[in-house]
Amino acid sequence: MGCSGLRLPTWAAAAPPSPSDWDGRRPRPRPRRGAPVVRRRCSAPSSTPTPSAAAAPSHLAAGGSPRVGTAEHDWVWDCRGGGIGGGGRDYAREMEVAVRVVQAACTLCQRVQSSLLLPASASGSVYSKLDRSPVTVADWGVQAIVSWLLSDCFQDENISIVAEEDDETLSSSDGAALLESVVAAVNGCLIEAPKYGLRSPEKELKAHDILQAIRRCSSIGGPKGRFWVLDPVDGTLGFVRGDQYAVALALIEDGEVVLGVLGCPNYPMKKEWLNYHQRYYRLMSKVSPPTSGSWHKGCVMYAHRGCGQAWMQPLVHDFGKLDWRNSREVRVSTVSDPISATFCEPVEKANTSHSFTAGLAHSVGLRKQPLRVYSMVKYAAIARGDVEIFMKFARAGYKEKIWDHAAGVVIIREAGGVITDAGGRPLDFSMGVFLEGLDRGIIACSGPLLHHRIVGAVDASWNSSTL
Ligand SMILES: Nc1ncnc2c1ncn2[C@@H]1O[C@H](COP(=O)(O)O)[C@@H](OP(=O)(O)O)[C@H]1O
Ligand SMILES: [Mg+2]
Repeated sequence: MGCSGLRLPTWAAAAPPSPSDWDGRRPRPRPRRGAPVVRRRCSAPSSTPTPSAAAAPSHLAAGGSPRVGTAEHDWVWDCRGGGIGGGGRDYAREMEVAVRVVQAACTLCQRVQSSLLLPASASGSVYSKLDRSPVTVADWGVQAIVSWLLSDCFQDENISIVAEEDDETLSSSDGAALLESVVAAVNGCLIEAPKYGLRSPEKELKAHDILQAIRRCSSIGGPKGRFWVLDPVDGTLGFVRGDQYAVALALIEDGEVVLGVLGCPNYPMKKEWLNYHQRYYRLMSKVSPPTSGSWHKGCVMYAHRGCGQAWMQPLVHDFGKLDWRNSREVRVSTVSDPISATFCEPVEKANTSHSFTAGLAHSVGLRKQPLRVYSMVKYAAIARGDVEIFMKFARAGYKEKIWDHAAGVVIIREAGGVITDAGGRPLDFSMGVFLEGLDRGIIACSGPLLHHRIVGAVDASWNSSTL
């Protein structure tokens, strides 16, 4: 979508705290539930030390297949080779690539978000799209990085990507300076690709490479075949306000979401922090800085269809490296009594009816204040068991887009939750870029009991609502 060069005010007040690490806890050993055997096609360079099977995370070394290495080693994982979709449907290779790519993309976002705090730096500018929603260097930068890295990893395969941004603005004569900022941001990030186990380009990417990568994201989805779906910066308003946002990447196969990865760079490890604006978080972090060795914030969540598990690993910070041993399983909350349940919803009342959800909350007996959070971080909060319910009722006529939901849907489901439209039907990702046929709104819950009550409450109150 085109945009004007209008610079909006930036709201964020201070730089995020210095990076901190995961607290060293290991994933809980857990019997696997019928997970398929992973047949790995990737190979490590010959200098790779033989990995210890004990160090391998169970979610990627399913069925006893040894991983070919762990990310604390200095080599770059060779993710190329092998045909997409061939040799079974375990999605392990695709998931591994997707997690690494999202980690890299989150780094770019964090840098741009920090630069938004600087006075008038080029990469810190916020532009306005024709629909007046904000867009930044990060939106195009993430799209270019993800497209370039996916194509590099799946070289012989025809990668299809559906994503939010196009190259129109960057290709226009007014977009030259902006394009330059995107090129710099992308190269600055791709040079560090080895720390995520990915390959850097042999030479710095030029403007035309970036435009080409962005143009590659022009798939329009549909009912057949495979395509990736990317929301480069979901919750852009949260992003420009220095608050929550997500990088969301999913894989759709024959209309079904089969894999999802959600990068949530500002997601605090303590759920209580979710109640506060990021500014408060930054302030408190200064007063009481995170101790070294504690995983303070930022994570990547991921799951693939049918594995019955969802996972979370810490964001790779400046001096760190991706290490799969830091992944741990996430699970939805076990709370099913509405009195103890918390619901979450969009911050912006333009995006959902806060009054309708307040009425629903009252009628099903929810007593806690709603948690208002930007972006698909709300889906991550359900999967991690921090909240029990998500509700969104957009104004009549608004059509939900697949990139705003795909990654979160599969993560919630695999973590044990339920997500449907307000009529109780699954969301339909097979009809192009929109969730066609969506009945009234979206309801996600940690379990079927709460879900059933909310769907019933919607039916009971819909006709008297003004929606
Ligand atoms: N009028 C509207 N009603 C409902 N959703 C809207 C909307 N306008 C934008 N959105 C979507 O809501 C997403 C933000 O979600 P949330 O409100 O939960 O933070 C936006 O994602 P982007 O920020 O990626 O554009 C956008 O896709
Ligand atoms: Mg979005």
